[in-house]
Amino acid sequence: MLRLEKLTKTYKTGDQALKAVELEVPEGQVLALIGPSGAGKSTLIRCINRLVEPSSGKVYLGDVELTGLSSGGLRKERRRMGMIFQEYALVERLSVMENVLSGRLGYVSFWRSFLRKYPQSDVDEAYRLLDRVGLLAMADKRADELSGGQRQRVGICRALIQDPALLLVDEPTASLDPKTSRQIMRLVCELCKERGLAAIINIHDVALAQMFVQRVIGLRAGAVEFDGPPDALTPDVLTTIYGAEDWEATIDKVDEDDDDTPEAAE
Ligand SMILES: Nc1ncnc2c1ncn2[C@@H]1O[C@H](COP(=O)(O)OP(=O)(O)OP(=O)(O)O)[C@@H](O)[C@H]1O
Repeated sequence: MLRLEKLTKTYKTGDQALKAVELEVPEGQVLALIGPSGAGKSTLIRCINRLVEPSSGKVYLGDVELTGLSSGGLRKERRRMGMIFQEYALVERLSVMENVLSGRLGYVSFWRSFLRKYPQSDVDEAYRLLDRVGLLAMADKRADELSGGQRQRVGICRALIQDPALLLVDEPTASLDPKTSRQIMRLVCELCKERGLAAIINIHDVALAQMFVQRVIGLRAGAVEFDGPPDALTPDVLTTIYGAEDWEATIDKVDEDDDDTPEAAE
């Protein structure tokens, strides 16, 4: 459902962040994007929905070539791609409900969005989503009254109310403590499964990625260095992606935590 062909990004500074990346993501697949700082993970996620303009190559979402779209066409296609950010990107002074509903802005008319009048069906869906993520009682609170984990749940609802086919998730747990990080990763993965949604999750924590996803892509210096299941991430592979390090500790951590695997959670 998503296909990248020779996707390349060279910033004006001369930094070549992506080097002819080829990637195909089938419907409903959740994958983690790992790699050292500067490998190009954020750039890759942002080139897919063209928040960053690729230098060359093609991005297809289903049959639509996103890289060939005008701004009007792109606006329409962006509805099919929900984005979740590290820093949540909520409007602090607005309520939880209003933040969730802002995910519908791509669908409602200019005047409706200007007056912030959303159809009742959108409001109903927002309540359903807030209930699903355990925030129903918080609907009227201001966003700046929430904890980091609660904010990220609002960010997740805002992405889902778009009714996307693909979630682009950029370091969703980087600002959270380890337990909340695990809860958020579990929630994102469960929601993708419930809704048949594909997702690309840029994540620094290799152990966390291994716990929850079916496929891992390892980026290094703008190129795909690894593409496989989480259990194929051996110390040798991690050294190829990240450079030399004591990886046994990371892998042992996953083994200890194995009652947190999606299978065990079901
Ligand atoms: N706006 C920009 N202008 C110029 N160079 C940039 C810009 N954004 C990123 N880069 C460069 O592109 C390369 C890839 O950066 P990117 O942020 O995509 O990596 P990353 O893997 O997401 O890193 P991190 O894990 O630290 O967030 C780096 O060399 C970075 O310096």
